[in-house]
Amino acid sequence: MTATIDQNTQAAARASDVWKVYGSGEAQVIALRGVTAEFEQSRYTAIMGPSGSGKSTLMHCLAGLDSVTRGTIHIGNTTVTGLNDNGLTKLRRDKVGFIFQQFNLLPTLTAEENILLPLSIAGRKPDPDWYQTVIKTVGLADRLHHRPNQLSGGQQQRVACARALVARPDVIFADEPTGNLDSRAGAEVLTFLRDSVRNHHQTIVMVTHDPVAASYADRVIFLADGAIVSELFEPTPETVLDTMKRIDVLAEAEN
Ligand SMILES: Nc1ncnc2c1ncn2[C@@H]1O[C@H](COP(=O)(O)OP(=O)(O)OP(=O)(O)O)[C@@H](O)[C@H]1O
Repeated sequence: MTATIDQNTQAAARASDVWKVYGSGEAQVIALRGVTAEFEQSRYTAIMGPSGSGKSTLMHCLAGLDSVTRGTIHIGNTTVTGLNDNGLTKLRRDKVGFIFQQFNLLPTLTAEENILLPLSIAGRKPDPDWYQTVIKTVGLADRLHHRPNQLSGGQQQRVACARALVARPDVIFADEPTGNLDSRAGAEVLTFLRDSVRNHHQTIVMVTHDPVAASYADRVIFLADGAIVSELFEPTPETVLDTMKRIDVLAEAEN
């Protein structure tokens, strides 16, 4: 199936008939089999599916971190497929933000320096009002001069969220952002991400294994064996879990 959006709404990111094949011959793995999916602006979309179903591959292809074998990727009006290295670097710098499971903060920099690093690399200064809003919302005002090893996991992930948000990218891609956090710290990060969508029109695409994390999203897309097999709007942990339990049946129905 395809997971497209209303024709009158603007897609922040779009995969059109995307195939991704790793290796060749007997070692060949088809990670994505003709995925067509659109991600609406100012919406929070989660991607779920069993291990090995292609979630990270889809996200990496959308974000220009990996190339597609066939098909097209768009971020806003930019056609990502076909960009050269220079174009991809600019896309990642100016249009997308990333949040990873492992936080990926630089240990020698303070929280504030980490937050501002992508902007300083791009030679840009943050909008002062927006910077204050981000710092306040993530609750880091009294931790800005701490280094990552002086912060809890939840605080480190909030620094990573602030780093992604401060540049106001077209899309933030989050790969298991709560995978290394306890449920309380995870809930804080998820609430913060959801608020950034609701209150500040950020667009977020998040890969997760966790039905509770997925329930913070506006919409969930389910992958099985490299294909989209289901989609939920306004998910709850129960409806997400129920769909995950039926995923093999849904995948068979697709074939
Ligand atoms: N670099 C690679 N080389 C070869 N095969 C790969 C590579 N990356 C991923 N794959 C394969 O592609 C398929 C999809 O992998 P992917 O990591 O996208 O799945 P996933 O749904 O994100 O899994 P998980 O939930 O375990 O992280 C898997 O069969 C995986 O083994």
